[in-house]
Amino acid sequence: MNKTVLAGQQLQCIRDERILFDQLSFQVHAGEILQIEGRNGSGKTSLLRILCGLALPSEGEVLWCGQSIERAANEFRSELIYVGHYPGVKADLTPLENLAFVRSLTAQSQAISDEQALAQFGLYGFEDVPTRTLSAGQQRRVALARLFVRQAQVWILDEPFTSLDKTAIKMLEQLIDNHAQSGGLVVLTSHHPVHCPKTPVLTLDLNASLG
Ligand SMILES: Nc1ncnc2c1ncn2[C@@H]1O[C@H](COP(=O)(O)OP(=O)(O)OP(=O)(O)O)[C@@H](O)[C@H]1O
Repeated sequence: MNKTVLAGQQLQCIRDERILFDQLSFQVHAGEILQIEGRNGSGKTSLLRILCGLALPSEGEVLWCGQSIERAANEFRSELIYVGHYPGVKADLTPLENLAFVRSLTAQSQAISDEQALAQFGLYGFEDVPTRTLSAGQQRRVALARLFVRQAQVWILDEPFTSLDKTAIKMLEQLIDNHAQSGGLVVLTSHHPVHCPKTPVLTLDLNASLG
């Protein structure tokens, strides 16, 4: 039986006295991709932040392999990469320095070098410039290069395709697909369909959760 699972249990989120979602339960297993859908303001980012442990639900809990993510905090965080809605890169550092920072925080690095990780995302030649001088799409690529550098089973990605061109979108879809195929687990938001040829993309519609 596949026991590696991230689960939301009876989750409720209230913002400004508005219930965004209520009694929301779902599971994501190793090898699965879950796309959270919903209109602007429906609570997708709020849900991802709750799943990462960056925000608390008003009710319910998030479980990692059967344990609450507070109780299993160390195990869960060591298996988690979160790429938020904003790239989350340090603007005054270069792309190489940003990746070195990520690597310094992790015990489980990938064998790939930082230069190779950046080159994979089309940033060859941009390794040593301040990240703030890069375009929006290039800054997003620096943030996503983390996926090559850190080894983590759980990827939580908030609108990762924003600002990316067609080539980078295809590459990221491939990367997500490969991650799932090798036993990873991905939860993401996107306003567009996500095409992963080898892995079915499951969906959870937040608009439907309130009926
Ligand atoms: N910290 C906060 N304090 C007050 N309201 C908040 C907070 N965070 C989010 N909200 C509100 O909660 C609602 C949902 O926000 P959220 O960012 O989760 O939506 P979303 O589905 O990701 O939207 P989008 O598709 O536009 O990115 C919004 O109306 C937002 O204003």
